[in-house]
Amino acid sequence: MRRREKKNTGRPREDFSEPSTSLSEARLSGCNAHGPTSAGSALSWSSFLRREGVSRQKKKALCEAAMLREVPQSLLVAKMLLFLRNDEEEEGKDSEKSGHSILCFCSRAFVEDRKLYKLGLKGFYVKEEENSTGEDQVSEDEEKEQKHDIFNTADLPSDSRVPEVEDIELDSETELMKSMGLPLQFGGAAVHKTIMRSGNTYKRNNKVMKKKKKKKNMLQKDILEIMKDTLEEDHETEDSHSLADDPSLINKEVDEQCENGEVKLDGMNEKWEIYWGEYGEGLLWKSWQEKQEDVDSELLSISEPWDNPEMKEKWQQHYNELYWYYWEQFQYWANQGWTVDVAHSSPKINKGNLETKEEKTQNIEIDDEYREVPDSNFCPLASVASCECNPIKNDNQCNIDILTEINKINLNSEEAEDSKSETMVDSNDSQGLYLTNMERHCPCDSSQSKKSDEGPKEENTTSEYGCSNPAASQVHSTGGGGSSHNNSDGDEQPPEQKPVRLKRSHELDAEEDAQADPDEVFGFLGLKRGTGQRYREIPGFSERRVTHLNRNMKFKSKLLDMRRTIKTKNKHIFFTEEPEVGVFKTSETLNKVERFLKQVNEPQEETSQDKTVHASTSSDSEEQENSVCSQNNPDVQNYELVLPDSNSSRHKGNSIEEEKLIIAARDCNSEVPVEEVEKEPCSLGRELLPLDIPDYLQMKTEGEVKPMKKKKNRKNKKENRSVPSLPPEIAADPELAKYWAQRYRLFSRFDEGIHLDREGWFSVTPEKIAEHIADRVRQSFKSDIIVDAFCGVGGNSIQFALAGKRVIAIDIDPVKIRLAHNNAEVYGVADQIEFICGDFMKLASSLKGDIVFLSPPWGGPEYTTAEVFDVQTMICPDGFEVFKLSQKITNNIVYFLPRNADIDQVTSLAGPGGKVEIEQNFLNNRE
Ligand SMILES: C[S@@+](CC[C@H](N)C(=O)[O-])C[C@H]1O[C@@H](n2cnc3c(N)ncnc32)[C@H](O)[C@@H]1O
Ligand SMILES: C[n+]1cn([C@@H]2O[C@H](CO)[C@@H](O)[C@H]2O)c2nc(N)[nH]c(=O)c21
Repeated sequence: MRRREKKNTGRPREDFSEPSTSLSEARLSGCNAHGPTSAGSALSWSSFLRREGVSRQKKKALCEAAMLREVPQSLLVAKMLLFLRNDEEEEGKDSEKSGHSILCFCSRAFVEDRKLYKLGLKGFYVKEEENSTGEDQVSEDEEKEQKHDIFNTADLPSDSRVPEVEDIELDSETELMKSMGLPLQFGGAAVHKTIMRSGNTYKRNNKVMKKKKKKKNMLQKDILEIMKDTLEEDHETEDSHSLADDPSLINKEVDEQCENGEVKLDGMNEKWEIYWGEYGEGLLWKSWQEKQEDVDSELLSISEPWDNPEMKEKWQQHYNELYWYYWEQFQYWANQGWTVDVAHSSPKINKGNLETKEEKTQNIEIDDEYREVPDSNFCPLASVASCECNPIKNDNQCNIDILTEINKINLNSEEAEDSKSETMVDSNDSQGLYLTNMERHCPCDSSQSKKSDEGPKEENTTSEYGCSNPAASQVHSTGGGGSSHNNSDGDEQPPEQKPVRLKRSHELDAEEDAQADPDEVFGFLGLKRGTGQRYREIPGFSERRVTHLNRNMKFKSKLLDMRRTIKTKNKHIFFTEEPEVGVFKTSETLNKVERFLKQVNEPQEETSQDKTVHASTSSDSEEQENSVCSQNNPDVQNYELVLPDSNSSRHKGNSIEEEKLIIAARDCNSEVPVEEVEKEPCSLGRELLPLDIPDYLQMKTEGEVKPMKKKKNRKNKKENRSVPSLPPEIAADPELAKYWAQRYRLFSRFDEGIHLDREGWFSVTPEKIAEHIADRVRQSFKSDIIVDAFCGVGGNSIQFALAGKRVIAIDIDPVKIRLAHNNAEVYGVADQIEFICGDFMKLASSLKGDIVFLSPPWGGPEYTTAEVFDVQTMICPDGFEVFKLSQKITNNIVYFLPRNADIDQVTSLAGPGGKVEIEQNFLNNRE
């Protein structure tokens, strides 16, 4: 299989000049050697580099490149110790040692299947080679065409564009940036977002894109350059006595910084203040000008917006936005180990002047981005454009240079906002430092800015910028003289609205990390804690201690709320008593789906039309609105992988078989009417039918269902292709039609004879997710036999088999077993799977296997509407019973659960002294 071939290169790519790898490629290289640790990528790179004896500078550049381009398969975002409530603890015993705690790893994985989605939209399938998974079914020439097409769709509404390969790459890049804790600006997707949202012509978009890219590149460089140069300078000057004779020590230190993301925070507050005091004004003003250019050129005439009653508020907003944007960047690079010498008054000897010619040449050879800058002492932006800012220049001169360079920088508010929200929570991933390392204050405060003489108003506004974000709100209350304490009601708030607990830089030590509020951490991670019964005798947790916290842990957490409002219209379809008449109110989504289905179902149109639901028409504007919303709706599906210390135990040489693996899959935002299905398998939906579909389906169907219009010269090509008939049962069921439109995401080889029943459509694990789970299982367990206790139509079983496992596939429903067998044949793995029709609850005690995979029914649509999913009561049959019976087979259990599963319950499954990994999986996660 091609996908297998791509993996396990085991070595980082030397060529880091490439803009980005696809996420799937990137994630594969990092994890095999070191397992799913957040530091995995840097660690593997660093040890590789050490082995290869790469020079210091190159090593550094490679480290940075690695951080930018490599994503381990599973990123560890947090590690927690949960202490069980018991009497011994009160008697003073060490509960950790006496096995009265559970170690919980929280990780994240990112999975892509956009190409499969594209195939579904096209309505055809091109089998190009044997055993293709569908990833490769879009031919290269077509891909090229499509890339080109992105920019030739000026006449189409922005929503009509199918996400293209370039998007995928750029999104992956952005994702990678985020997951590595890098500012979003460094990624590329935001640029595309601009394009998609604007609906303007390619020319303009392309121009804007290029311009922004250029500016972003420059922006990216500025702080990086400062940090990098000054770090080097620090080494050169401070270490000249102690380290100069021993380059290995320098290397070691650099490595350690790379590996650990160690924080150099001494005096950071002060340095930031100086930095901002020095450059903030210029940055603010220039960015303000550029922003206004986009908005209204007349506004430019307002020379002092901070004094203008009309503009004041905007200015404050702008100030906050910029302040935090730079603050985040500054923080980020500081956390990477870079330091800034901002002591303008006492400039150090310029390292650049001391550097040998060879060193300079070497730098240039490494990468343009890391080129030597003559004076990097403290002229941050100078380095961006090779500004020769000599340290002996006075401040004014320097500022002039800076301002000249600032001219080239644009700060897009959206991007800044993105960055802010994504990097709001920053922490040291190796020492598990706390959320922020600086006490935030309201930047736009009279005490902070000369330009704004009023306190922060944003605190009470719902501005999407600056202080409206949690940290900024906190800042405001502090800066405005209010309390900086945590909001005690934080639990009631969605994670992203919770105030961030602030710490001062001096608080950043490992000891205090344990004080990180686990509730907050859960909140940031989007994990839900409920009050449900814990597994077996576990009474609850008396204490939770965060022992490790990855930066950027908040990444995408806002998407994990299953109950969040999805900005779509007419989510429900109202059917009349006579569905044939088609007089019902429906969503535009349905219209699109219907149009799409008509297109792909032309041969059957006559016969199936009567059964197909008829949608009322809606205006284009509505359509566009939907599409805009859909762009914002993340295509996310998250799961949790609970690998109880599989890596560390592996490192310790523990028996892999002894490990207990629990994958708690966190499902997407879907209302799957399983109960309805059971009661009324072929319902034509004469009652109110929920049309909510998983995010990963929803986004696509709502925003991007017009791929057919693309290019005339491609039309013939398509016409020649045989379009599969829409099965009548699909045509008759609007809900299923949506799933059908995305059938290749469920099974990439759908057209080769895959069959599903209604429940199967709703509950099969999408192929890429199933593949990911299978990969993790393969990596974690050497053992052979896996029991898929609730195999359904075979989504997981097939992938386990493809991953080389022998599978015992069980389902209580004979139809499912038939379908699963059929589908396994399509994938050529039926021989590896033993199908058993029966009740797992009854069969369990007589089964033998090395691993058990649990993907039971989640009990109908409630799982999406409940704040917290009760693992025991909402799963059918009883989720604890299922687990208990599985333990009779093995302790290597992978549990696939919805994302709102009660984490305390999940953790309790590990039992006293146990370890558990909860992995959240994101499918096509994008802004
Ligand atoms: C969510 S589906 C599994 C989907 C599967 N992972 C896939 O990818 O196709 C759950 C399945 O569990 C089956 N099931 C329900 N109760 C069962 C039981 N007691 N024993 C075995 N299977 C059961 C249902 O028939 C259903 O097919
Ligand atoms: C109702 N449902 C959906 N999915 C999963 O969520 C996605 C979106 O609906 C489905 O594609 C499937 O992966 C389910 N998985 C299990 N194990 N059990 C379920 O009842 C179930």
